Amino acid sequence: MNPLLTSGLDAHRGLTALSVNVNLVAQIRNRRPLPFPSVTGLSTTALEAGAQGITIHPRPDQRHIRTHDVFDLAELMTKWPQAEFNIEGNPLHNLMDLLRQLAAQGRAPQQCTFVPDSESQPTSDHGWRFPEDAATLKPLIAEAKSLGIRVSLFMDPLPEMMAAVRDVGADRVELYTESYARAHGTPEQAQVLARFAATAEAALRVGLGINAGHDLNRTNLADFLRAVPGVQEVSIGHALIADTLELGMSETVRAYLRCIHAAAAP
Ligand SMILES: CC(=O)[C@@H](O)[C@H](O)COP(=O)(O)O
Ligand SMILES: NCC(=O)COP(=O)(O)O
Repeated sequence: MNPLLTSGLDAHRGLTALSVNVNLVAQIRNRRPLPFPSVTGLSTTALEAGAQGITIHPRPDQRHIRTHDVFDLAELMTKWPQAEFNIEGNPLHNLMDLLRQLAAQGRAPQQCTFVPDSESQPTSDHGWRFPEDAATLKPLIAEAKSLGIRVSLFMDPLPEMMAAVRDVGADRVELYTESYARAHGTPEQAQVLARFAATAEAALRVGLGINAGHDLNRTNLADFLRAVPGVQEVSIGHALIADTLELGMSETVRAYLRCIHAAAAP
């Protein structure tokens, strides 16, 4: 088997690893000055359920993940040595300082994902561009790697850019999958998937590992993984946390009704 297919964060039988993005947990928590839902608590639940990693994207405005979450999660991940901590962000904003501080504490994440978002962007919506971004990225990638952190670059499905990603020193690409998610179930799906597959093949040819993420969900994930070769890791947040709420509603309502019934009992 191609070693790239098994050299991921968890070479668990060559299967794609699932990294749970907990941004939305923090965003719900931040509505009030209360400690729940707990970012570390739900990350623990995800890891106990078999997720191979935790992803966060600490945006500069701290709309969801706050600086203390980064350090709380780094502490938590020391108890999960087989799991991967993946921190996403723009290395020109707050990401490098966080990585430096974590590394100084001996708690560097296993992976960082460089994303070219502006500070106020609602969510990620494009990847890096080459040759334009090469000179900026090269020293930052080298620094992150010198801290012992694997570097992945968030990229649109552009096969012709994979050689440039390798040339700036990145270890992996994260394929930005929103265009696939939008096309899923439409007549465009096959054509869009073919583009992702071609990009993955180009990445594998130049020796890059492959991650993928953005708007993946329970409905579109399997079709993506069947069509795109060598995906070592998917990071999923918005849909997974929404599913957590929806799938947990019945049990939660029953728990509250039990409280009410208990109060009414003689
Ligand atoms: C880099 C990426 O793909 C994003 O999906 C990101 O992690 C999500 O960020 P928000 O949760 O802020 O939308
Ligand atoms: N890198 C993508 C990610 O972490 C989660 O994206 P989404 O599932 O919240 O769209």
